Amino acid sequence: MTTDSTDAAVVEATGLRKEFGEAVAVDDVSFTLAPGESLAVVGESGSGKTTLARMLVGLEIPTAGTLTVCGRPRTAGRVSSAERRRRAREIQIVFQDPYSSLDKLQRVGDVVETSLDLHFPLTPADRKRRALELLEAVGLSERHAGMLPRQLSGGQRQRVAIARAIAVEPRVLVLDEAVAALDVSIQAQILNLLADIRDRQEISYVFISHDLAVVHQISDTAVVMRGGRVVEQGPTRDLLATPREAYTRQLRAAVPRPGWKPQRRPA
Ligand SMILES: Nc1ncnc2c1ncn2[C@@H]1O[C@H](COP(=O)(O)OP(=O)(O)OP(=O)(O)O)[C@@H](O)[C@H]1O
Repeated sequence: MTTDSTDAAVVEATGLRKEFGEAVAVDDVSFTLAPGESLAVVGESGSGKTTLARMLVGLEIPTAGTLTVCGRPRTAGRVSSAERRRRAREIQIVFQDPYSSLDKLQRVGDVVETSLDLHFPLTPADRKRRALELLEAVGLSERHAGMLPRQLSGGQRQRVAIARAIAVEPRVLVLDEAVAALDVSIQAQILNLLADIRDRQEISYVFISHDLAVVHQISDTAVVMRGGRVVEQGPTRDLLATPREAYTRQLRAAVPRPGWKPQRRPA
């Protein structure tokens, strides 16, 4: 999907900072995310990626800076349940380990139906039908709908987590190392699935990863973080082809695949 820089940004982060006691996890991070854009956040372990992701979805409160999502400032403090639901429809997150975020006793179909139930006034029959459609969209079937998370593979569980998130029809999906735990062929399937979803509907991704090969495949633009700060940002293709910062060059050199060459899916 192409992005139009004249569209209003779906996320605008300005000077975001997060301190944990004396430690500064994220320091003065600014970026914008356009409708339909896929932005990667890359950096080594401890560079502040997850803390940034958690601030974007409201799981951490910034120590300083401002965050605007879908044109509305995200303010700290108590919010009504209606406002929480509205925020959830703006931005959703998928974590690295879907097993820990799925209810172990809830069948896959019910996981997706619960998400739908929170956000849309559907009859039980329509909700069930929509849940099956969503499972199908992520490559799962009616058979999987009756299963428990432990009966699925890691890649299938990650598909359930993605189906649950897209059920809400969010404007933005944050994926925090969402394919990191999967083997390479399953990674490729999930990345293709995410690309297909983005081809079908307008959704923006914030794709957190330490893996530049993955980042190259999924993102239009990238932010490189080190020690909580942004050290480089721009179009992913340029950034990986001709990194300006020594740190980005180091990251690129650290990609653990001999002979790795960036390969994009055809547009
Ligand atoms: N709840 C917390 N309390 C104290 N320090 C924290 C907390 N969360 C993160 N940090 C610190 O903030 C820094 C950034 O951590 P963060 O998890 O955001 O990095 P990351 O880039 O996502 O790393 P990884 O790729 O290993 O997950 C680290 O030094 C970490 O120890």
